[in-house]
Amino acid sequence: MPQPPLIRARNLVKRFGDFTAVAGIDVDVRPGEAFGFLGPNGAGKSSTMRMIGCVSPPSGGELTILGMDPVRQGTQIRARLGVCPQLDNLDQELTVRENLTTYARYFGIPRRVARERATELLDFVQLTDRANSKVDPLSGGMKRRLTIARALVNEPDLVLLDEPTTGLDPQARHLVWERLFRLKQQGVTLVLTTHYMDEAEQLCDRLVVMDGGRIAAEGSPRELIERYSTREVVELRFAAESQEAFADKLSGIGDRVEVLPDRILLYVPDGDAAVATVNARALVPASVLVRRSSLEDVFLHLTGRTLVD
Ligand SMILES: Nc1ncnc2c1ncn2[C@@H]1O[C@H](COP(=O)(O)OP(=O)(O)OP(=O)(O)O)[C@@H](O)[C@H]1O
Repeated sequence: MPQPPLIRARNLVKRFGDFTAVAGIDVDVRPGEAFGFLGPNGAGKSSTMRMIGCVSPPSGGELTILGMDPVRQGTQIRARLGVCPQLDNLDQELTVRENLTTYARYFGIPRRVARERATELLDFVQLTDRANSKVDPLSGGMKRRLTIARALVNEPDLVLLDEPTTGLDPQARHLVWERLFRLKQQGVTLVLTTHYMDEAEQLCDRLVVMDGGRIAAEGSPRELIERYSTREVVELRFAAESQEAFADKLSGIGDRVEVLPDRILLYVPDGDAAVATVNARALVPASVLVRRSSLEDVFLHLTGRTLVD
């Protein structure tokens, strides 16, 4: 029999006064999966995460976390959650190690166990050599890794990560991401928001794209790409002030032509065949790139925006 979902939301709503941030979403997160919330700024991802984290009560609909009601059983749920918030809220007064052992005490974890766990977790996030350092001088990547370690102190059943890699340089981002992969391999259930499509495509088993408080699409990265994009995309850049002028000349090639400020995208089943057609029309782009469709293409199609917008 399939296991019950760790998170079950039906018609979940979050309002702030007259404004509806989350407008009735259905979500099921299954044990052991990495589940992603994607969407442009203001889509309602953080509002959803905060309801799941039991720090913001739903305004309507149903929400069950680990089989419990977040309003009545918030304390019990929180004891089994690990939370990595969007902004690091580490204790600056304490050392790296103390941030873990002190946090462990909130969960009633005995001192000896907390010490052992801190040692293991510092090793896991590669901060052992900074164990006795204060938090302030750490780099952004180190602080984020420490926040992740802290979220794991209580051996949570479910780990919530709100934009775990935002604001980090590429190397730091890679290291954080690699640790999340390991957690997933260890069977930890991860729920995360991200603005990085490539990361979501690699890590998430399933995801939802939110826009304007609603779910615009849902599925595995592969399913979403198959459903909302074509097999390949041709990126053409023309050496001209405006790409717009070339769009008409490309019409009819593939399923869809999309004009961006700096390039034109052709959504096609076969990139090489499309390039041959472009050449046959005597159009001479300054650059041509044929690639597989990505989640970013799906996102563009569904929300009409790139994530950096
Ligand atoms: N406490 C609040 N009071 C009023 N409006 C809020 C509050 N929190 C969020 N909002 C509004 O709700 C909408 C959704 O915000 P939310 O933070 O959930 O979006 P998001 O998808 O997480 O975006 P981002 O990627 O910017 O974090 C936004 O328009 C935001 O201004």
